[in-house]
Amino acid sequence: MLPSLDLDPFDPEVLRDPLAAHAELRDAGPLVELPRYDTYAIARYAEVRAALTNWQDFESAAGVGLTNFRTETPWRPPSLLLEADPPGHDAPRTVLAKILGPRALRRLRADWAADADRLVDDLLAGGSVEVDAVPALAAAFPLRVFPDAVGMGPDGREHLLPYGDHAFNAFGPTDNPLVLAGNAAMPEHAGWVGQQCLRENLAPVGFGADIWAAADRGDLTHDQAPLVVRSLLTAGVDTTVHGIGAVLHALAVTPGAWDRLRADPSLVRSVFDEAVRWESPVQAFFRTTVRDVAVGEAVVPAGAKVLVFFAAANRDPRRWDEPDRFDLDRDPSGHVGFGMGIHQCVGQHVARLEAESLLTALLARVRSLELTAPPVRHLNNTLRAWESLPLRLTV
Ligand code: HEM
Ligand SMILES: O=C(O)c1ccc(-n2ccnc2)cc1
Repeated sequence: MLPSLDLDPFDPEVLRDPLAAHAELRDAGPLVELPRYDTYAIARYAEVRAALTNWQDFESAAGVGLTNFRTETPWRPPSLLLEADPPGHDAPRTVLAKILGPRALRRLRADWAADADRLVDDLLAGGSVEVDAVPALAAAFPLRVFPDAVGMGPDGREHLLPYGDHAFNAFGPTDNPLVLAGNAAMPEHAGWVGQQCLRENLAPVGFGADIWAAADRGDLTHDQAPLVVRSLLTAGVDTTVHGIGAVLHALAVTPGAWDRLRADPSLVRSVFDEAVRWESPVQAFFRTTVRDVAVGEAVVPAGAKVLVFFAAANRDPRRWDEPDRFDLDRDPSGHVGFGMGIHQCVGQHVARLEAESLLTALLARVRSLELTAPPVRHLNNTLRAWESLPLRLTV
């Protein structure tokens, strides 16, 4: 008999603190029914990884949110990467993987380090300081470097965070208060984002120009190019803002972590991945079964929506020792915070370089980092995020 839980993973109070729900889902079995949404859920590491690396049976082309594109109309044209499978997925993925790959990012490393130094120097101009690290650091840095790297104009960048927040909410139930609140301004944000994807609004150098150049080479069609730029603008900001928020919070609340990192700055990249495992800024995405498929002893019928929980898998005691501990010395490789398989995050190197740039600038100047008040959650159907992170930075 398939375990069934009357659990609402999108209930705002579950979104505020999902750990108990994730443990309940893992312990109920390899596959669980969620009758509230007429879907299934997979929360254990082994089965999450198996589903993510089996795109043939668990497709993304029917959407990675609750909406089944086979029977309902998406709120916007489907993503050519996130909501596509081979063969359609292949060309856009190959193009973006090259543009956002480690080699391509080498030319940004010096600029982003200098930008991080300037941001931190300005912040610490008066010596030690108490700040809300979300606007002052976690949001400020990505919004300084990423739109420029894309080649966007200077105006309207304030649309990026709310547009992304709404897009990530739209993967969940769209009738909950979280999403309804964002609906009113959405057409304006979406209109502005759509304009930024046009070739004439992008600088001759940058990720945007690289995508259009790929179309000129025939690696993409010219119709696909603006949609691939739209992916960058949807994906590229909220994710890194909340990834950086996660690592700053983890370091602030883990005794001795900041001192350890100051003593050994080479740990900084694995520390960011450990924060992505521990917090999982992107909590879960759906898949849709193409045919009847076995998960553990059970079978998921064809055409079913399955919620694949990256966050629950990243804290599965069947895979991780002391999973709830943020551990600087852990080897976090194999975590599914960036997904796994053909859809694994193509922007992960951008995220790592942003986090590494900012943390390195902070480590050079800040002797200690501690919370000065309880942090406040930002609730979203898909993102695990901080609204506010009051920190004292002591120089
Ligand atoms: C901490 C930051 C980030 C996290 C935690 C994250 C997480 C993820 C995850 C879990 C997936 C897999 C989705 C799936 O399997 O359905 C993914 C895919 C993707 N990510 Fe990210 N992401 C981050 C930052 C970024 C950035 C900065 C960009 C762009 C610059 C980006 C672009 C993408 C794209 C385009 C995909 C779809 C790849 C495909 O389907 O082939 N992500 N990301
Ligand atoms: O193509 C899109 O609209 C789109 C693509 C990727 C993401 N994403 C999720 C996690 N990292 C990136 C979000 C939206």
